[in-house]
Amino acid sequence: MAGRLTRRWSPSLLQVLRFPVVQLHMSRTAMRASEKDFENARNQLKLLTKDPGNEVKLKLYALYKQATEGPCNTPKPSMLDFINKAKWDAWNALGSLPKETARQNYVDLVSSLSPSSESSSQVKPAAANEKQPGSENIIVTSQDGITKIMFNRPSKKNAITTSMYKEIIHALKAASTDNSAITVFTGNGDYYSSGNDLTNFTDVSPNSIEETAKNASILLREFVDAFIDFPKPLVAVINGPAVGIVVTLLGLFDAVYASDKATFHTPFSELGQSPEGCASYTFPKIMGPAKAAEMLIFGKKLTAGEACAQGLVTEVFPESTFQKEVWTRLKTYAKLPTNSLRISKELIRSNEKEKLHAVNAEECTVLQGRWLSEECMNALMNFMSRKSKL
Ligand SMILES: CCCCCC/C=C/C(=O)SCCNC(=O)CCNC(=O)[C@H](O)C(C)(C)COP(=O)(O)OP(=O)(O)OC[C@H]1O[C@@H](n2cnc3c(N)ncnc32)[C@H](O)[C@@H]1OP(=O)(O)O
Repeated sequence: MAGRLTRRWSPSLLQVLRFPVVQLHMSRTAMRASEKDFENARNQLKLLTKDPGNEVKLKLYALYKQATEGPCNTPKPSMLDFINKAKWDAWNALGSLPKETARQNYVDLVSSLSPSSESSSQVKPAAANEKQPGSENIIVTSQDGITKIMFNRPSKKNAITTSMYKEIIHALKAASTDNSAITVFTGNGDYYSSGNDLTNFTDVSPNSIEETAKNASILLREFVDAFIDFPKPLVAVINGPAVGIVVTLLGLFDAVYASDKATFHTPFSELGQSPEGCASYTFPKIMGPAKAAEMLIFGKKLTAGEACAQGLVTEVFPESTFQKEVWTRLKTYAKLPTNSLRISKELIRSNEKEKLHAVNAEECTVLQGRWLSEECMNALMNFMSRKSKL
């Protein structure tokens, strides 16, 4: 089948994609591709000198169709019509991925194929054991069908800086179209992550506080949207304590494996803030409103065992065997048929997507107001003065 695809690709898909020859001028940092970025990406494909291979071509085809026509809307070709069946399968596997996301993924994928791409923000389809470029605070690798995104700032308990949010968005977009079957988040060192880097808000001049809060709210919304829309199974390997946003996001993960030394803490009230990551919706659904309130309103810290009993964590492992057991299991899962994994996830999650986007938007608006509140500013000052007394 691969041979047939190679022979037939050029005329059939070039027709579908209709490339004119135009030079690309696109912003690689734009997180939502405009129509123009999309058009430019289509043009850029024409300039490729190297055949990207059938798998990538099928992804491009599927993303193009999804971006322009929406979910697959044609009858399934017969089993013997190999090429059209492969194209149909690729398109159909995108399920109800929003057109806008498909457009962005298409732009990212084309961008990753360009020889002239800037290495610092380039997104590449993951190859075996390939380390993705970017800062060292987020390490993205791909091996055995698993793309691993690791928080790598152990001296700061893996606190997430503004640039790390952006890199994670980029890494998720790349992982959504790479060759891996599943995507896994984990932390390097003794913490999974201590959540938002509180200095994101302290290095700000007084006359730009409002603008900083607005920008942070936009970034947060985009960050959480990337998790809501992520099409492949998303797994968290919680190697140690988790605080704030990395906990709230767990409601958007498909499996959460924790070491028995992990803890789960969302001290939003203490910080003069409010929940994000869609937790105001997912946590009451997962654990019931009373337990969700204890965590999200009163900031009760849970042990891994408690988080598992409440349904936030899938399974807890003894620290001594945690890494070995979890990665062995994940490697087995990653060998399952990729399209089937995506489609099952889509079935489980798609009904909720619209609601989750609305919850995310609302939480970000509320948080933007909280960041400007006296309660929040006092909490940040307390954190900074605690540091200065050490
Ligand atoms: C685009 C913006 C989006 C915003 C989204 C909204 C997100 C909200 C949240 O995530 S709320 C949660 C925020 N996190 C916290 O409140 C945790 C703050 N940190 C701590 O309470 C403690 O550091 C600790 C309990 C995590 C660990 O304590 P300890 O074991 O005593 O270690 P240290 O405190 O000495 O930490 C070592 C080193 O790391 C620095 N650090 C740790 N966490 C953070 C952090 N979240 N932000 C900034 N810096 C952090 C800590 O200051 C130490 O640095 P130093 O060695 O002093 O330079």
